[in-house]
Amino acid sequence: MFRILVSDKMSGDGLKPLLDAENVEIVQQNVADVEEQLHTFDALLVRSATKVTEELLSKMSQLKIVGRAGVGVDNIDIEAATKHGVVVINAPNGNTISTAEHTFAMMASLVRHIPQANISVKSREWNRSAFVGTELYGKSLGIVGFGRIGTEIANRARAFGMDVLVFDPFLTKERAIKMGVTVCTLDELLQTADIITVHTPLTKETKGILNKETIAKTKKGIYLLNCARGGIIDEEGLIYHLENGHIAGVALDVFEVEPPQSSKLLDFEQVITTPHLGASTKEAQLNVAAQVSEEVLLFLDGNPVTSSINLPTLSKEVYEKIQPFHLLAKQMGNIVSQCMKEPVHDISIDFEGSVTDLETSYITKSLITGFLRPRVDSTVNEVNAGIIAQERGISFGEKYIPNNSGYENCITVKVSGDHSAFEIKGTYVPHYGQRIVALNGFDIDFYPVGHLLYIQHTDKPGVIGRVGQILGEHGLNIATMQVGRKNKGGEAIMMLSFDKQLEQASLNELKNIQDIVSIHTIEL
Ligand SMILES: NC(=O)C1=CN([C@@H]2O[C@H](COP(=O)(O)OP(=O)(O)OC[C@H]3O[C@@H](n4cnc5c(N)ncnc54)[C@H](O)[C@@H]3O)[C@@H](O)[C@H]2O)C=CC1
Ligand SMILES: O=C(O)C(=O)COP(=O)(O)O
Repeated sequence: MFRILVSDKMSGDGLKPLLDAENVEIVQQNVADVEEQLHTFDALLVRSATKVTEELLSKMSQLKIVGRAGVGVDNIDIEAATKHGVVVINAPNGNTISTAEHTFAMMASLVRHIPQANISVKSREWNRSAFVGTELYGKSLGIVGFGRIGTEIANRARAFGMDVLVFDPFLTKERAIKMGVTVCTLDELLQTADIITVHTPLTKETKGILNKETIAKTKKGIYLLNCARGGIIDEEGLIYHLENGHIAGVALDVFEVEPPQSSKLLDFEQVITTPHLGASTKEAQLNVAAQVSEEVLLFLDGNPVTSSINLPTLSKEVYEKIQPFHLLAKQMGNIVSQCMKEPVHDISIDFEGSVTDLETSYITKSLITGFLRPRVDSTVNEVNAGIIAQERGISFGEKYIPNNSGYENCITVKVSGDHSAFEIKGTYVPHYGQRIVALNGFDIDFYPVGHLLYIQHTDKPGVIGRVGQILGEHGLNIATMQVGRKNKGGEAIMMLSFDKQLEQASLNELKNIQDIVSIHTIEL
């Protein structure tokens, strides 16, 4: 008998597969109310309210799977779950339409002051001139994050006669053309849009993506919406620009702290709110609860799951052999992703030598995972990387080539975008570790971990010395350094590693050195 704790409110109809199952006992109670029994549950089903922390996971010693009946998993400590061997699954598309519709309802309410007008009429007022609105027709809508929900919003915006601008570092030109939207940089979007709505996950990169400085770049009278996650629009920045009259209106479904009882934002007339209702429709709740219920049942019965966020589905034995290449490939993907500054539409992976005896499709997935992580979020893993790449219009393929690199095993990766390409070679040497042995045709040898700095420069006396001098002046200790060149006096590269992350000031100075062509920081 499996015990399942459902700790947030979920659709009874959606939970039917679990309620009907003979080998399952369901407890529908808040985590805090079953403190004494936590160690007895095999599965935990949550929405956004329950925080699945390291502490909770430590108490749930029997736990095998966490099912998130929704999309965002920022309330779940994925790293801790993985460490505890707990699979995390979500329901990625069950609430897409509901959230897109809610965002659109908020947008229309915002520009026509519907919530404020409603309060006024119910106070027995009839003040028509106080609520003169703005048409959506002909306005520019800036969408930050063009995934499932962003895409549905663009479809609806076009039907309203709006121009759609999109910023998503991950979006290829082909997909943008297909979807009829204009791709732009964040700055272009900020300067051009009349209304901006965010639809990214909450990650290191997206936290505060709209803040005091970036909001200052928007048009005076801008309308802003956040129906994704509290914190993507920095609340202090919002308050600052509401107070100085730059922002015309804000619609918020989500907050940095929920419920936002003490938030000053609630005091502004031009801020309209809902209590995290994006996914709160009968349809979405039925979809997401049914999706996770079915997956959890399958998993507990020993079947593989399809929407796992953290764990690969390999036997322990096979996994141990693949592990060194899995790490190498992931880091190679990560390096290339950080060095390529434009959308990528093709990734080709060549395997040679002994690595071809292994399950290379899994290594390829690790590489794609490493590539996607800096561009999407931590929910990408070996299980879902292929599908996500496909969804984003990135094709990838692997092939085996004759072993003539000189290494016992070698992986070569080439990624291509519209204007540039990047190539990297790596190998694994038992007892020595993972090594990157070539970058864009330059021979080199470095261990792909930590804080790295990749410099392309001209092979001239003094360049290396000047780099060392500037870093020294900034108190930065070079941990390791490798150089490579093709011809004397021609193009050359350096790869340096540090004990801590480099600050912008030191990078700016390095960029000014004559004969330095480009600089990339790489965080692994
Ligand atoms: N208010 C609510 O009740 C709901 C909120 N959500 C939130 O909406 C978010 C988006 O959901 P989906 O569209 O289903 O996810 P998705 O994964 O399909 O799309 C997210 C998009 O954000 C993009 N992105 C990632 N980092 C970015 C960056 N730094 N700058 C710009 N774009 C970036 C990705 O490339 C991707 O296209 C979820 O992560 C969740 O937090 C989702 C459902 C309901
Ligand atoms: O699916 C998501 O990411 C949501 O934010 C929905 O949250 P909820 O399940 O309604 O608490």
